[in-house]
Amino acid sequence: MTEAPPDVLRCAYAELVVTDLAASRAFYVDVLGLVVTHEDGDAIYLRAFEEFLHHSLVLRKGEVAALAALAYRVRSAADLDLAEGYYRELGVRVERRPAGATRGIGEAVRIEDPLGFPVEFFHEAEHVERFTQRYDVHGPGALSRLDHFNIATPDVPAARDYYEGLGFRVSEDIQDDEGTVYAAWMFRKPTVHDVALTGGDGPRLHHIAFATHERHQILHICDHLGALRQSGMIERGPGRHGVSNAFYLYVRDPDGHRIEIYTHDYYTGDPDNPVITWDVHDNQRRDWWGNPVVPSWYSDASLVLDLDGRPKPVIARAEARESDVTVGADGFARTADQEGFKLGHQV
Ligand SMILES: O=S(=O)(O)c1ccc(O)c(O)c1
Ligand SMILES: [Fe+2]
Repeated sequence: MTEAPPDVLRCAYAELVVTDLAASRAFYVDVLGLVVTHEDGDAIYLRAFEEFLHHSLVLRKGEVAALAALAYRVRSAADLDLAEGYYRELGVRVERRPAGATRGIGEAVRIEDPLGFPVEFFHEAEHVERFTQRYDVHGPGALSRLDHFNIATPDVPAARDYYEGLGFRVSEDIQDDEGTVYAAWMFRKPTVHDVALTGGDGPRLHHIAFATHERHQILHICDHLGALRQSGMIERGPGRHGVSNAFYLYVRDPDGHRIEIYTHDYYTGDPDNPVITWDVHDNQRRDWWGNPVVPSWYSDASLVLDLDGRPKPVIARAEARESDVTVGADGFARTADQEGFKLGHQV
C-alpha cells in the first residue's frame, strides 16, 4: 500500500434497516431510553446521553432488516481524501457523499470494505445538546454512549490484518493451541474495542454495543422488559464478561438485531498495552462466572447491505467454530480434574 489510511478516532454511528419503525421506536426509545434527535416517517436518529454529535444510531424503515452502514469518525476533513485514496488503491467500491446525505453528517466517504461491510468515514457532524448531566431526562437505564461494533467474519486473522492496516490494535483475542483465532477485539479509542471480530459466517453484523456507567442501569433494563412481558428480548446475560471485564446484557430488537448494553471496560491507551489472549477452552472467557453462551449468540447475526441496498451474500467460516470446540467450557466444569457441579451441555 502506498496510500496512507485515514486517522480513525472511534466508532461513531450505525445505520440499521428496521421493518417496523414504530415497534423499533418503542424498543430503542421507550425501553433503552435513547434520545431522539430527529424523526420522520422514514427514519429515527438517536443518541445516548453523553453524545453531542447528531446521532450514534439511525433506524431506517425498509423491507429487509439489515445493517446499512457502520460509521467511524476521522480526525479531520483531510482524512476523507486519505480514505478515498486508501480504498481506491485497495480496489474496493468507494463513494463520496455530500454533506447531508445522512441527516446531521457532513461530507463522507462510504465504501464496501474488504470484509464486505458497508463502512463510512466522516468528520463534520452537527452538534446537539449533550445530556450528560440532564438527570431530569435520564431514565433509570440511561445509556452513556455508543461503545463498539461486533462483526461476524469468516477469517479473523485476515480481518485483524485489515484493521491493523487502519491503525487499530488488538486488546484481547481468543485462540486455541493450534493457533486458530476465534475472535479479536480491536481499538482506536483507548478502550477494549471499537470493533470486535467474531469468527463466523459473514459479512454479518453480530451486535452494536452501548456503554452505561452502572450495573444497576443494565438490571433496570432487564426488569423493564420483564414488566412488559418482553423477557424474550433478553438473549444473554446479565453477566460479567471475561474478555473486557465489562458487565453485560444482550437484547434482540423487534427485527432480531442484537444490541449489547455494556458497562465501561478498561483503559488501553498506552503504546505497550498488554494483549490478553484467552484459550477457547477457558469457560470464563466469555462469561467470568462460567455461565454458558446461549447457542443463538453464536449462530444469529444481521445481514449487511451493499452500497445499492442489496443484502450481501454470506460466506461460511472455513475454520473451526467456537460453538463446536468449547468442550470443557461454556457451562462445563472448569477442567476434568476440578470437581464441578456444572453439568452444562455442549452448544
Ligand atoms: O463474550 S466475551 O467476553 O468474549 C465479550 C467481550 C466483550 C464484548 O463486547 C462482547 O460482545 C463479548
Ligand atoms: Fe460486545
